[in-house]
Amino acid sequence: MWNTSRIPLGKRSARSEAISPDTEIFELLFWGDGLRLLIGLLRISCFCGTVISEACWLLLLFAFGDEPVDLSIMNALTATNRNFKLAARLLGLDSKLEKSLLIPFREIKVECTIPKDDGSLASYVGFRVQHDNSRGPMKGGIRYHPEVDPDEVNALAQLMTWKTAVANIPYGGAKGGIGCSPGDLSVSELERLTRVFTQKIHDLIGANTDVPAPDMGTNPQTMAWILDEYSKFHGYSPAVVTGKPIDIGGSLGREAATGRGVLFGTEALLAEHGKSIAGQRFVIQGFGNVGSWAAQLISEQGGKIVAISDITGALKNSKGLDIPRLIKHSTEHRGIKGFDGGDYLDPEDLLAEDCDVLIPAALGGVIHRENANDIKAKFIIEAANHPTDPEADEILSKKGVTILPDIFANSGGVTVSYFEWVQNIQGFMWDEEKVNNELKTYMNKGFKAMKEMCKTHQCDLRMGAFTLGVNRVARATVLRGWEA
Ligand SMILES: NC(=O)C1=CN([C@@H]2O[C@H](COP(=O)(O)OP(=O)(O)OC[C@H]3O[C@@H](n4cnc5c(N)ncnc54)[C@H](OP(=O)(O)O)[C@@H]3O)[C@@H](O)[C@H]2O)C=CC1
Ligand SMILES: O=C(O)CCC(=O)C(=O)O
Repeated sequence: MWNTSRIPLGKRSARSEAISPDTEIFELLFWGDGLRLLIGLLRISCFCGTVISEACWLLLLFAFGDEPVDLSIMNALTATNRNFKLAARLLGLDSKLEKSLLIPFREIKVECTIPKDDGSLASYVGFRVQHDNSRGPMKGGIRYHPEVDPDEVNALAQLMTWKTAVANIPYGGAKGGIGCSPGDLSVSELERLTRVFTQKIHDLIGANTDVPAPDMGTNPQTMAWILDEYSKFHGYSPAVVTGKPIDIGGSLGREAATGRGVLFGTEALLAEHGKSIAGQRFVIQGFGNVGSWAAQLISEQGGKIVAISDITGALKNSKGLDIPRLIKHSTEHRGIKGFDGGDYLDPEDLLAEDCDVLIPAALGGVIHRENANDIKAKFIIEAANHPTDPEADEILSKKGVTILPDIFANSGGVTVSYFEWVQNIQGFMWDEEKVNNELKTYMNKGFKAMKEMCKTHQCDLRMGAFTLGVNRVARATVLRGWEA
């Protein structure tokens, strides 16, 4: 068993101080990947022959460990693993513990076959990846989207583990998804699909095991169906899901929570730079739950939303878009297209639009090496999960752009999910003011703790958040008794 004194309690461990970075690289490459090192060196001598490329190859091997190096734009899992490994090395984590923290607890894949409204049968693949439960029940959303794939769900589950630890709430991490286009399914088809998915995973979720919530393409109604289906097997259990409708145990403030957390996180970051929301120009990608609430709350504080996009298109207005009117239009027309209060903008150009603060609030992987140089914002607030890949991180850092990382920036949603779960267990409903005040306290504490890690490890905010989350999970793992 590992001695807990070997796990750094918010500081660089004695082990990492005793071993120079060079020794760690040598140890990793020679003992962990000796063959790979040999092949790598041979390839370099044959094809490159320069000292610089040799160093680059070694660095890539170091960064990706035992994964094949893929020089195309990184997928979500490769990128997330890379960030985790960098954090593990900053913390000086034991290499076996590091490996064990990366491996998911359980990966579930199910076929969900449903009758469509026209009488035909359709089959969809559903996933639930349960990454880690050392700090408590696993927690994370369920996504309905055509691009849902096992690697992405895996990455998102892992991010949930670090996110709940950064937020310091007593959960582990999980994520689920079904590969489907929710917009192309009728309400009754969506209900059937959700119920079949729940039937297939009901034994593996639960208030003390794994607690799903909404993500892209799902909403409180989806959670209500899961609750109902789950309760047929296990008795009435409101705490099995969060993000429910208020009438059946949802929390006041949960719907706005991710957007409100984005507001609080942005306020904290801007304050550090002597700025406030008022007067800053914002560009937001995505106008669903997170994007629309972030836009509304930011504009209420005097922030100017100068451009916005959703799947139907993009709009700009240098004087600031009228957000309440845009929300009304989007609800009535199922998208922002056709809104008369802004000018047409090519969605491809949105991220490069001139602004102070850019908020990606839709899909992952949207900021990469091909477009990072075009970004004009000074601050990026990652409301979406993993919107920025590691190559873009590096480019943006050189440009002086400050990124508030996803595992802190969008943690308001899961934090209020925690408050919902607590209310369900207590059987007592909080008022909205209490929810919002508690959320602000958690976000401010998370920001302070992340900054402390930046100071300790001389790193950027992403590594500050990763070292904070990974360190807390590693401590819990070791405290519970981890056998090598
Ligand atoms: N909901 C939550 O509590 C949390 C969500 N997140 C993350 O925030 C992000 C958004 O989630 P959420 O708001 O819940 O999802 P929603 O499904 O409510 O909204 C997603 C929005 O993004 C739009 N969109 C989809 N593809 C594109 C595109 N290529 N360009 C521009 N817009 C696009 C969608 O348009 P359309 O609807 O027309 O397809 C929709 O407006 C995700 O990354 C999610 O993981 C993170 C933490 C918590
Ligand atoms: O509210 C939750 O439990 C999870 C939200 C989520 O999926 C996320 O933070 O990415």
